[in-house]
Amino acid sequence: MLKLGVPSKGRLMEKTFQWFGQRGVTLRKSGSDREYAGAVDGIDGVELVLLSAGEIPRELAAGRIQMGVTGSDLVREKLVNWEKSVREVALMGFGGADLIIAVPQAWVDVDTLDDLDAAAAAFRAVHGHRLRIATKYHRLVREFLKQAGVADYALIDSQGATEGTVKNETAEAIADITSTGETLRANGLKILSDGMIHASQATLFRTSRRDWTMQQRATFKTLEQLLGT
Ligand SMILES: Nc1ncnc2c1ncn2[C@@H]1O[C@H](COP(=O)(O)OP(=O)(O)OP(=O)(O)O)[C@@H](O)[C@H]1O
Ligand SMILES: O=P(O)(O)OC[C@H]1O[C@H](OP(=O)(O)OP(=O)(O)O)[C@H](O)[C@@H]1O
Repeated sequence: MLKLGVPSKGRLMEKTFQWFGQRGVTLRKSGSDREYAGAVDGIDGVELVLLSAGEIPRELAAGRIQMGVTGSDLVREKLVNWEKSVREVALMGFGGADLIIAVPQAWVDVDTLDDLDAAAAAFRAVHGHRLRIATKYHRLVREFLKQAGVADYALIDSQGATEGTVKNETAEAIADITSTGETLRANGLKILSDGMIHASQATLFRTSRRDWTMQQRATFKTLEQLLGT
């Protein structure tokens, strides 16, 4: 079987089901609502595997699934040299969200990464410790700030409610996903004008591994034709 990994819940799952359905491949949950079992109609040889969106990159890289849908941000965050481990098959046009760096609105002199760099140096001189940036996107944030020449900061791990860390005084700035911007505004934060790290969207990937069976290759070709990719 050709294993296709799809997010097991929420917006990404529903929109993925729709996207495939519009192309003649019906994906559905089988069993009870809470059971993570799936079924595929419209093509033979494809097995649906319901997984956490965050785990799909690793499963693709390891070759435990041959194809998978997840956010382009998660693939870049979870995989070192992601282009070597997976290939993009299709940008799916939903699940759009921007990974950005934001600081308190009250920091009127800080609007760019250069300003943040200057603020970080000043912060350290005054407070005796580095300016803290809360995020769950450690790899992407480190790479981005390195390229921007910002070095005087500390990353604080935050796995959720990241925008709250500034009010809670566990961080001075954040790097997180935003779509409507509501959460940032509600927490008194503003995006740096050059603080866009990655514009993410749901993407269909395939593993780069070449250890596919003949049957899996044939199924992949049929699926590509159906999906128009
Ligand atoms: N408004 C949004 N908030 C958070 N993630 C969003 C939003 N819009 C799109 N996404 C995307 O959804 C994906 C995250 O989905 P989800 O939260 O289901 O994954 P997860 O962290 O693996 O979840 P879990 O581990 O709880 O199963 C990311 O690719 C992210 O960019
Ligand atoms: O720009 P907005 O439309 O306000 O959306 C962005 C918010 O949504 C996500 O959080 P989610 O609700 O998934 O919870 P989390 O904080 O646990 O990740 C994301 O982490 C932001 O906090």
